[in-house]
Amino acid sequence: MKTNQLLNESGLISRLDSRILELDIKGIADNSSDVEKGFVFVAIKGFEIDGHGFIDQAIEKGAALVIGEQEITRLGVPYLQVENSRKALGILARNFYGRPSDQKIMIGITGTNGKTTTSYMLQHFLESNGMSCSVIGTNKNIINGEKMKSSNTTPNSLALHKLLTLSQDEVVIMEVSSHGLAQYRLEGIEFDYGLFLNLHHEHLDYHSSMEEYFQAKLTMFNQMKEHGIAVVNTDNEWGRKLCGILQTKGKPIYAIGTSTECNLRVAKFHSLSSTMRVIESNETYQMVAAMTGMHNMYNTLMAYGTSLLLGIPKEKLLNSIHHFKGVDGRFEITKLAKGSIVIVDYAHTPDAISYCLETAKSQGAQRITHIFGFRGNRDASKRKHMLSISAEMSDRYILTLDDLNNVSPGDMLEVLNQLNETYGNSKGSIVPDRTLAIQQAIHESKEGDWIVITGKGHEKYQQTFHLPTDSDRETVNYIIKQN
Ligand SMILES: CC(=O)N[C@H]1[C@@H](OP(=O)(O)OP(=O)(O)OC[C@H]2O[C@@H](n3ccc(=O)[nH]c3=O)[C@H](O)[C@@H]2O)O[C@H](CO)[C@@H](O)[C@@H]1O[C@H](C)C(=O)N[C@@H](C)C(=O)N[C@H](CCC(=O)O)C(=O)O
Ligand SMILES: Nc1ncnc2c1ncn2[C@@H]1O[C@H](COP(=O)(O)OP(=O)(O)OP(=O)(O)O)[C@@H](O)[C@H]1O
Repeated sequence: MKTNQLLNESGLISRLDSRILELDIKGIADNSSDVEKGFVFVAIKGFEIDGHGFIDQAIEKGAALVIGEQEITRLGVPYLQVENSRKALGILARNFYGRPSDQKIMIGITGTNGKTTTSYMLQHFLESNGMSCSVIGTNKNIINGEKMKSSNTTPNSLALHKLLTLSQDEVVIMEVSSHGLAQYRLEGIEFDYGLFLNLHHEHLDYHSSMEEYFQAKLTMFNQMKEHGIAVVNTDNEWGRKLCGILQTKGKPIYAIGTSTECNLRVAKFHSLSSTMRVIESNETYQMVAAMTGMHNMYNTLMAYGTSLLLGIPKEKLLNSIHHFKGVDGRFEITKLAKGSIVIVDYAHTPDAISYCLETAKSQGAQRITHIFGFRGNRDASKRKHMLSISAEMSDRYILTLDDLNNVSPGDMLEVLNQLNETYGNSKGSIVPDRTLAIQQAIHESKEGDWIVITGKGHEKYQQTFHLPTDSDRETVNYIIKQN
């Protein structure tokens, strides 16, 4: 592709020497090791490394053009200085791959909690009704039915455009993280439907305040196609704030929640059976949530409402809900022979823990043991809230280790002790080895007890523990087999 096509609508062409506009560009790379002859190399100043330090290597490997933010003169190849390399990467990828998001029904799902769950519910509803879906998110990417490992919830713009080009599916459902939005990983993409689930205390190590976190989420709604619709859960203050902003801009909104103004309204939710009475298009009917708990009621409604907007008849959708098999590591239930129940869940925010423990109670838990820890090098400000909620809502909690992310076990133990002293209560104990904490809770459990293990969900352990297992689910199964 010629450079002038590659830089089309980027606002950069006027700054280019006319000889550069005729370069024949063979590909794009943001990592010097991926550069091949005739590629453009985009140098990004990263959080860990500065990509500008790899420009020479990229040229040696055959880069025909280099783009970066620094002022650089006299390179062996043409150089284009831009204000924001991450943004430029997205625009280049969009042009190089021929605007693939224009050819798909693009659905972006954002919010603190529930993105993965809602995306799998939506995939199930659409695929059961004849629409093929690519899914891009935390657990994995699924393109043309093939499962691929994902390294970020939201891939960077280059990887994303490659996935979209590979996809022959009609619909692309993608989880949109605030990191992804803040880092322009969505640049060049436009959405047909933008789903806003909720916003709660999380990632305040990255965003300086909830307002800034919200502003990052808001950018997804500036990237809607002309007739794109925002599907918004208005049962939280940030959802209502988003609606207010979109309304003043005259953007279409499909509101979901308990308020009488909602397009899809929940009139009543029955927690034990996870059933609800909904009002939609002047009709009132019963439906069941695709998974247990009030949080999953919201996720179900978001996926259901979006499917209705896509033209799938209500009767067919209500039938599909019954066949949803759940999501790996999200409120996974194991019933033990002695009558106790173990839940493995991915909750790692105060709000998610609260929903999870509330769901266990609503399902008849007589005594709840909550096992959890805190991730190293992640938002530390949420930890005290997580502990306070557990101390209040569980009958007993066991603090244990979660991913350390380069924090030493000793330092994390000190954190657990300090937090427990300040925010815990007499119901708590600390068992550093995660597998032994689970074993202890299972051994001590009696009929009617629920053991709720949160934080890791589907993920494998980062470190080695006493039992020879590498995930919470495996640990539970191992202990069951040993008994
Ligand atoms: C802190 C952070 O968000 N980092 C993200 C960021 O990395 P970066 O661009 O700063 O990378 P870097 O390693 O400093 O490298 C800078 C540049 O040098 C280049 N380089 C590097 C080495 C080399 O030999 N040659 C070379 O050219 C790299 O290709 C890169 O372009 O951009 C990368 C590409 O998009 C991301 O993969 C990476 O995510 C890291 C792995 C990460 O863990 N991010 C987390 C915080 C995150 O984004 N999480 C959210 C989900 C959050 C949630 O809701 O739970 C997500 O969307 O995944
Ligand atoms: N709508 C919701 N509201 C609040 N909590 C929820 C909601 N849906 C799920 N959760 C809780 O959040 C946990 C993570 O759910 P899920 O993986 O679907 O969210 P996510 O937004 O993809 O998370 P992450 O960004 O951390 O990957 C669940 O295990 C559950 O405890």
